[in-house]
Amino acid sequence: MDAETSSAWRCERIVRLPPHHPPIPPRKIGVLLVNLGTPDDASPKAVQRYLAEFLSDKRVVEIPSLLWQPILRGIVLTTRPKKSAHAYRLVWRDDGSPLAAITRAQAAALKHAFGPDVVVDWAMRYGKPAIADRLAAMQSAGCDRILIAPLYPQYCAATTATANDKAFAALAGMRWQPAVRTLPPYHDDPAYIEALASSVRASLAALDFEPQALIASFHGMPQRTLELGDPYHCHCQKTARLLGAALGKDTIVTFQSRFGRAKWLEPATDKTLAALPEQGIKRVAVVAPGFSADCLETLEELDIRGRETFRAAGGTDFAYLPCLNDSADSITMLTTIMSRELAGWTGAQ
Ligand SMILES: C=CC1=C(C)c2cc3[nH]c(cc4nc(cc5[nH]c(cc1n2)c(C)c5CCC(=O)O)C(CCC(=O)O)=C4C)c(C)c3C=C
Ligand SMILES: [Fe+2]
Ligand SMILES: [Fe+2]
Repeated sequence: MDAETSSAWRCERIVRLPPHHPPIPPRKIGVLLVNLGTPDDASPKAVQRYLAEFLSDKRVVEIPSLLWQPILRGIVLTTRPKKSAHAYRLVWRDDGSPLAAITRAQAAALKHAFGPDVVVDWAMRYGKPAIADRLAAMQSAGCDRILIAPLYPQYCAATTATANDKAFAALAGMRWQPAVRTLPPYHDDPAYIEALASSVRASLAALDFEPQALIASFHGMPQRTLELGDPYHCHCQKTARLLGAALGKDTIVTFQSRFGRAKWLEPATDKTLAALPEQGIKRVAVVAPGFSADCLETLEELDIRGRETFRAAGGTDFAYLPCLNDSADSITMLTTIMSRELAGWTGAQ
């Protein structure tokens, strides 16, 4: 906005508005943290609602609707919710789903990070709080410039792009749109790698055993998405390489959470954990650098089931190292990478 327009804005607030003119709130900047989404509670009904929305997203399941919807409605949504609800119950907290509670805490910790003119809020791609609702609330609070920040370090169409799509779909219904920026992937950002390395170092130092291997487990994706040009696999590999270099340790990269029958990225985390003890690796630590917050996939799949798999295969010591979550290192890192995207907006009111 040029100086003239900007001073016209200021005048609007000083000069009396004509009758029936909508009120003009003071101008603000918004930062909207976005994560995947989670059920409202750990009941099969709530999980079914969540999965129906999530797995109907064409960015997530890239099978033509005519083929996929009958499978989703007839098989997946009649069988999976009960099993997944059981898993959710194992990790559910007093303040709700871990993913929602931690994302909320991240937003709270960032509240004052960018100065008094910046409003920080959070939303979920699926379920609540809805992206459209939070964008509308930001607009009502006077935000005419908004940074949409999908909290995925590694770009993936099934996560980053669909979060942005949803935000743009909300903008499509607005007469007066805010200016919008989106947070780029930060898989190789020195601030992210250093935060991860510092967190892993602290977690390793607190263990009562010395792991023989550090596994970096990322959420899987269908192999086909790599062939179609999704950079996710490369981003994961680069994060792990840089993390290993920062720690002075090799990492074993694996992919978890396989869904459906198609071939997914390999090696699989569960198969690797089952195979390592036979190769003489009986003490491991597992970190999940692709998750900005602990969630079902880390707390249940890795910390509970992964541990069981490893022990059942003859492993003796297993440590799950927590995600960055709302730790001080995480908030410093998020402040660094987001402040960069706010350049030219903040400090130029
Ligand atoms: C971090 C990146 C993620 C990618 C990439 C991703 C892809 C992806 N996921 C599914 C299917 C499921 N994922 C589920 C949970 C889940 N996934 C992520 C992140 C990524 N997913 C998170 C953070 C979570 C946890 C949500 C929570 O509430 O804690 C689930 C639901 C749980 C279950 O029933 O197992 C499914 C299903 C696909 C198909 C996919 C890419 C094609
Ligand atoms: Fe997932
Ligand atoms: Fe899972």
